[in-house]
Amino acid sequence: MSNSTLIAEDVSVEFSGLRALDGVTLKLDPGEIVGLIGPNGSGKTTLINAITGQVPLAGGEVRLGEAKLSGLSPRSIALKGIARSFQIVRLFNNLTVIENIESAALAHGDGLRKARQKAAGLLEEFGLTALSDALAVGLSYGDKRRVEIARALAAEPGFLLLDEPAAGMNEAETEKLLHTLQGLPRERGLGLLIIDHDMSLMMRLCDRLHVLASGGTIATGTAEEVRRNPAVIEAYLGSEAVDA
Ligand SMILES: Nc1ncnc2c1ncn2[C@@H]1O[C@H](COP(=O)(O)OP(=O)(O)OP(=O)(O)O)[C@@H](O)[C@H]1O
Repeated sequence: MSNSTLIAEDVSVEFSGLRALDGVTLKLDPGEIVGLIGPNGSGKTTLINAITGQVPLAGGEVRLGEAKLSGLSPRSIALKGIARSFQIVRLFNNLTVIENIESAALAHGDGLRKARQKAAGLLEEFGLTALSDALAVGLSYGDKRRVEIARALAAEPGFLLLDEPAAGMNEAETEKLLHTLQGLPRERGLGLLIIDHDMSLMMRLCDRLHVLASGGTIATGTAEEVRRNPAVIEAYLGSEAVDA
């Protein structure tokens, strides 16, 4: 775990001339939950990709405290304690739930015994113990998502970046996810950055929201501040959100 702040400073990303991100600065402290919101195509996933080294920067830099992360490989950045999930769940379908988590612990460098203990602990924490020996392929969508987050936590990251963890979940699954995620920063000192379009989830979960539109930051603040911000209402929320 790290006591340092994760900082994406003045970050720009280009795809064949298209500026997907234009000078975005975002800070994430250990123990806080920040929501990254904005319309489709506003650059949210690209910002996570920029932080985790999946896309090169056209400008700016990403740091963990004083240490520069931009320019390092995704694997090196992961080894510095930055874990992520993807929009499309990535699990080993033909391994069981516990094997999926154990394999992440082994990849992190744990021995077999420690990996088993860690996996069992995470299953309990996530209410997945009854599914321990089920094959990942047969899980419900919500359970797959939770196994993916448990896998990410097996690497004991200081920061966890989640790309639309509630997408495709029903209401009950989303509530379960909310409770799981709410506890993580407190219990682990983890900094959490979450992209999701479920505004009810985001407003209840996040300490702060960061709003992107067309590759730039249009607002940051508490859920209350952001949902009354005229630029955010116009670009993303619509006027109904203010009365909700
Ligand atoms: N690998 C890529 N190659 C070319 N263009 C890309 C690539 N990745 C993203 N883009 C473009 O960059 C812009 C930002 O995309 P991004 O996926 O970051 O948006 P987003 O805010 O995450 O959207 P959504 O809410 O739909 O997931 C879009 O115009 C997208 O088409």
